[in-house]
Amino acid sequence: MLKIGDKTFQSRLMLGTGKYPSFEIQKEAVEASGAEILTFAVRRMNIYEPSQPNFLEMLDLSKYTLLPNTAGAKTAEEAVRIAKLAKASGLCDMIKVEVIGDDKTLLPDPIETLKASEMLLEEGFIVLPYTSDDVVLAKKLEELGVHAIMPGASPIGSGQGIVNPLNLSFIIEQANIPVIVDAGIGSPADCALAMEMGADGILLNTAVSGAKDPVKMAKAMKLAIEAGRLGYEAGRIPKKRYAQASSPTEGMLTT
Ligand SMILES: CC(=O)[C@@H](O)[C@H](O)COP(=O)(O)O
Repeated sequence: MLKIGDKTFQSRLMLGTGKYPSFEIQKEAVEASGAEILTFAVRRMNIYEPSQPNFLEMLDLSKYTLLPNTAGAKTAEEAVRIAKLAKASGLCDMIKVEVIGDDKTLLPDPIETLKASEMLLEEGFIVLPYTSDDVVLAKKLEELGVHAIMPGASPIGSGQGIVNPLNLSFIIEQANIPVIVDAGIGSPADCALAMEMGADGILLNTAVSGAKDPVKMAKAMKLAIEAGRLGYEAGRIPKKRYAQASSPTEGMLTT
């Protein structure tokens, strides 16, 4: 079970809802993924344009926990304003803090992320910050009281997978709150690796929405996360330098 704040979830996959070929395919992919937490950019909620189609209307919202994100924010103040807008809609009290510090890489601004997280905690939000894979920053966020940390595997939408497993392992080792690997996941193998390393969950979007068959890929991601988690719990064998026979050698006839 994944526990975030006072909520528990069976699924360890959080799915993004952007860039699907259609609302219908998105709905099918969400169902195939088994995800219970769906994330979306608050700016896509069509708050200002209620006449436009809203992707949330396609889903049975009683089945999902919504995790709005502050995509588009470049300062802590902007992130807080976006988060309050989401809360005012009555849809959620969880927020993914996303404060981008660089337009080319879309990497998060650590200082503004820390500031925004502090302000949102004071406002009573369940706070999940998207961070760089920096263990010191992760520790400072945990000390603030955030409810999970979401280090990036690699830049958003890049599909490069986990580019720095060492950094990620430092965060996983030291965290006492859930670590959700967020952004840059390209394939089911990336999910399995992160989960085998001990991550508590995965947040992904592009690898599913941009796949040739998003519904099939959503299912593949679900299975990979489950397999990776089972492998982590089962305990991997240590790697050895040389061969070791798989069948017992005691009692073998010698010439
Ligand atoms: C949907 C969302 O929150 C993204 O900003 C997230 O970081 C996912 O990244 P990928 O699209 O690389 O999976």
